[in-house]
Amino acid sequence: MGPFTISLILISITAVLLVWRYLQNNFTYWRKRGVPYVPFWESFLLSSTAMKKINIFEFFEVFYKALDGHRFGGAFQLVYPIIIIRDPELIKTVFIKAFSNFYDRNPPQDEKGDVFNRTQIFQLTGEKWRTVRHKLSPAFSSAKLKIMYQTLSGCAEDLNAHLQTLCSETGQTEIDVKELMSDYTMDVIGAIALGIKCNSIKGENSEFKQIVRATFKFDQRRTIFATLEVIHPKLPRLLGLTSQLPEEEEYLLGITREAIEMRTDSESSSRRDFLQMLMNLRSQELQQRNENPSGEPDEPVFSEDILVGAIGSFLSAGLEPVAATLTFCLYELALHPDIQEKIYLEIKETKGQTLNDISYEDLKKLRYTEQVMNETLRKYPVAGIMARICTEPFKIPDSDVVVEKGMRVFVPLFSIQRDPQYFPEPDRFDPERFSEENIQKIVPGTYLPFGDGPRSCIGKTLNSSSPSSFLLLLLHLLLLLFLSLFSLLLPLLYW
Ligand code: HEM
Repeated sequence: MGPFTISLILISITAVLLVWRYLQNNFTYWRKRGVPYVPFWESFLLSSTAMKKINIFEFFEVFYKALDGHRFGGAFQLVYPIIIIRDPELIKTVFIKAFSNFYDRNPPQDEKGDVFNRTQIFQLTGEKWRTVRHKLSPAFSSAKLKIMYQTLSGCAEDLNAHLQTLCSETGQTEIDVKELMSDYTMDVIGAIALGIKCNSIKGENSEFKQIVRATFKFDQRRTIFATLEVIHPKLPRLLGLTSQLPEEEEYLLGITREAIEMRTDSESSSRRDFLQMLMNLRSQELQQRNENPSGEPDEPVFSEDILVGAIGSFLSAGLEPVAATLTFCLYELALHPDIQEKIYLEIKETKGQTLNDISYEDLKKLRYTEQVMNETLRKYPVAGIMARICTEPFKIPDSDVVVEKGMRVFVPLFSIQRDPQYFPEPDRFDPERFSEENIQKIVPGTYLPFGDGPRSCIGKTLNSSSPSSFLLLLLHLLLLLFLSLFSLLLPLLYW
């Protein structure tokens, strides 16, 4: 055996020992700190079967149940220790009081990664996130969204016409509600975000629809991408994997840039979509800079990246959550005709006999319909797992445990919102949980469909007594849908 072979063997043995030591350190991480935990092998076996047999919410449900009786506990994601927070008060602490220790959701993104992935607010970290969120928040206020909702009536008319055709011409009584809600949401989000008429309800399979659906679908390639990202944010790119196919990214960037260019003329300032809101904010900012050059703000003016990221956020965060929530809501209503009737009567009472032209202000009067939407978001939270990264070491109150910088923190919201301790008979769909007298009984930190604290959903209203602007969006969409359905079906039942 030559010296080269001997060196190679020694290097290999050293590498194996170092890896083994690293893994040993990780596997014994929680035991050494005296924290209750789900052992590595259980977490590992679970995650390998999880990919096929159970969804991610159910996967975390196993952790949640295994840590029953504890405020928090450890588990593993791949080979990395993670912490699961179960206690509502501790959740509020992490999201709000100790926000400066937990302000990121992911490690910093790969600066050379795909534009749509790295510019979305959801993914941004540190100062960059703070600047972008601060800039974009005004565009998501209830007042601004109210202006955008005026573009919705066109989508509702298409929906109405589509349902009329289905029922009267073909006599069809079965509708694929999930597909219908996806098309409806695509039309709505396309109109609100970019002022694009997608005509999905009318059956057009536009390029926009195909590409947007493909881009934001969580398929096998994206699962691999996300898994590699957990190991290191740069790893997918080093292995030649992108979260979007280059042609998808090119198309989306192209239409966003084109739309931005088209909006630079003064005529377009009367448009009522989200992109126009952003363009108006950008003009205001530029004007302020011109008028007061010495007091120039430190933060950059809305760059193209910020605009692209904002549109990307609207498409990715807007489509699936809204379509899924509406679908689950209709599913529960199909099972509960009594609840349907109550909604119908409430709408009728609000508007008298006509059932037409319900205004944005009327939405806030629909207390029972809002309860139904809240109960849908309890039983079917779209973000059933919420994540944070520890950005500064944090000592968990009333314990000796210190969460170290870089540790991933998970809140299994799906399990908490279905825990009988907080919501008795959790599988029962019961909008009365959110009635005026019962809502006070909900333990703070156990019902968070829009997240909590400065990093919560950008459409969540911080004032807890008024509904989130996206809850109002959901109500609006549901209402328009009901008006279509009622105008077709309910006269037969109730008039
Ligand atoms: C059914 C409707 C929706 C629900 C239930 C929902 C829920 C959520 C949740 C739970 C989060 C994470 C919060 C946290 O980590 O504390 C989130 C974040 C976010 N959502 Fe929504 N969302 C909805 C609709 C939308 C829509 C239509 C948009 C359109 C832009 C949107 C934009 C965002 C953004 C940008 C973030 C990231 C905020 C940040 O990191 O600063 N969401 N949403």
